[in-house]
Amino acid sequence: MRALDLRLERAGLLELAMEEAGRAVADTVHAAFPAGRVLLLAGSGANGGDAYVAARHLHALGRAVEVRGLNARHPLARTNRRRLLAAGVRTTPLAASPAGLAALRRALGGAAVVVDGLLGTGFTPPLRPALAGVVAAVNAAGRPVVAIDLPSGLDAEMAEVSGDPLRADHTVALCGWKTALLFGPAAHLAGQVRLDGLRLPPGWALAEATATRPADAEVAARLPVRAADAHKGTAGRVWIVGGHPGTVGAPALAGVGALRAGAGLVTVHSAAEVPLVMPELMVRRHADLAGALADTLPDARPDALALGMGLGPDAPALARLVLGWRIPTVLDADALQPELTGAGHDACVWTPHPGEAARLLGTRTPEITRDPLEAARALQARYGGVVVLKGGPSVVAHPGGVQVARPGHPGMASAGMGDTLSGVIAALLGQGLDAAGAALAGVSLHARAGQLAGAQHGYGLSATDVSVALGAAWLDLSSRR
Ligand SMILES: NC(=O)C1=CN([C@@H]2O[C@H](COP(=O)(O)OP(=O)(O)OC[C@H]3O[C@@H](n4cnc5c(N)ncnc54)[C@H](O)[C@@H]3O)[C@@H](O)[C@H]2O)[C@H](O)CC1
Repeated sequence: MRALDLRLERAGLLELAMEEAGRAVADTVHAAFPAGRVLLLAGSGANGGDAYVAARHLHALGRAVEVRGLNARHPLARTNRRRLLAAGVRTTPLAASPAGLAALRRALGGAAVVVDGLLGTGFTPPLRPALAGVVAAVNAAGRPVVAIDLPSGLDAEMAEVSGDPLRADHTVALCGWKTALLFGPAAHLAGQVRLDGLRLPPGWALAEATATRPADAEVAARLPVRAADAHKGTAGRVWIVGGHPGTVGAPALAGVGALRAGAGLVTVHSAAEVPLVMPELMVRRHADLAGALADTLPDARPDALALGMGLGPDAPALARLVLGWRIPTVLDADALQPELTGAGHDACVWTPHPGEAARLLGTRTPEITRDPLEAARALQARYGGVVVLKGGPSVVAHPGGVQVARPGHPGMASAGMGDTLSGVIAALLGQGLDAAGAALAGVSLHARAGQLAGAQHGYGLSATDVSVALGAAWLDLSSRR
């Protein structure tokens, strides 16, 4: 039993929560599939209990329901099966025998929609053979499926899939997001996901949530609003520190990202010759990069900086130097090295992709992609500051919790996107956002720009296309305040 279920039970709220869960599922089914017979499959635990409640609500709405259930073991599943019977709906045993599966296939044939209440968060892989037969029969029937909490056979805490879980068209997630509903191949099996808070007392879900997914309005509220008399000196002076012979495009892309995200003055400092891709950028080449930065600092202290993009082997030493200045800083690419363990401060943002995250945690990339929420949390604990674990969707971990941003566009899987994002986050830091706010608003803006540009360029999307769309993304997002 998960911590939340235990707390609900202790507080005497589990029965109320199950009633709400069943109501939410019935509402979703009735709205998405307003006609035809509803076949509800109930497992032996509380997930099955939710299905019995949903059946009662659907029956009350005048829907034809057929309920097939395993032996109910959870006390509230038994209670709600009895209530269903009292409301005039009989249930049929769900059996995995050849005759039982044949009966299930017939029932599936007559169903307009199937409700999956077989297994929820209590599932521990692998799926036992008896239930695997039931799940296979449902998948083979090709009927629309609404899953309760998560599709049966998915491990709630894992983005990866083992065996052959149930494939749902809709999932009604109860109370909080689960890793399986947010990331990787598991999320693809959940279909359209709707989160229902179950009308629990405020703070309950939040206290146990593994992660939250902020609404657009919440992100938009973090975007800076400028005074009419703003000038380039008040819109944020940003330094981009990167580039090395052979990797000079990366800092240029970060510089463009910073300008397009509203930075007033952007200077690229590099040991190499960085191309002037936008005449509005200032580009400085230094034979001794560390010395030049230290010399420039007293007279031209930036409001924020981003460091590491294409920077090469000197990146960790430069990162240490810069972190000592306590300026809001984004650390990316070559600056993401294990030797910087514990070097972060409150105003710094680390932006690894899964491969870099694996390097930072001394593990392999699949360990990161299997559970991105845990990986982001572990990175934040080890390195300090705020961590953006990049991906579709990106995860932001900060001392106050973990947030999952909206995903961008599949076309964003191309070189240079991370460089642009570093510039965007640095620009927001330079405009006064704190590290957690800049990280969340930055990944959200970048993802929205990716969606807008992706609608035009598809898989041919480039980081430059995304930068160009940043202004429109900002306007779009801020209109949702
Ligand atoms: N958290 C909430 O806000 C609420 C959650 N609700 C629902 O409760 C389930 C979790 O219920 P639980 O009883 O803990 O577990 P399940 O019903 O998911 O499954 C238990 C059941 O499954 C069997 N089982 C486990 N592993 C396997 C396997 N590999 N193969 C076959 N069978 C397996 C196990 O033996 C048990 O019998 C949550 O998802 C929500 O749907 C509340 O109703 C509302 C509040």
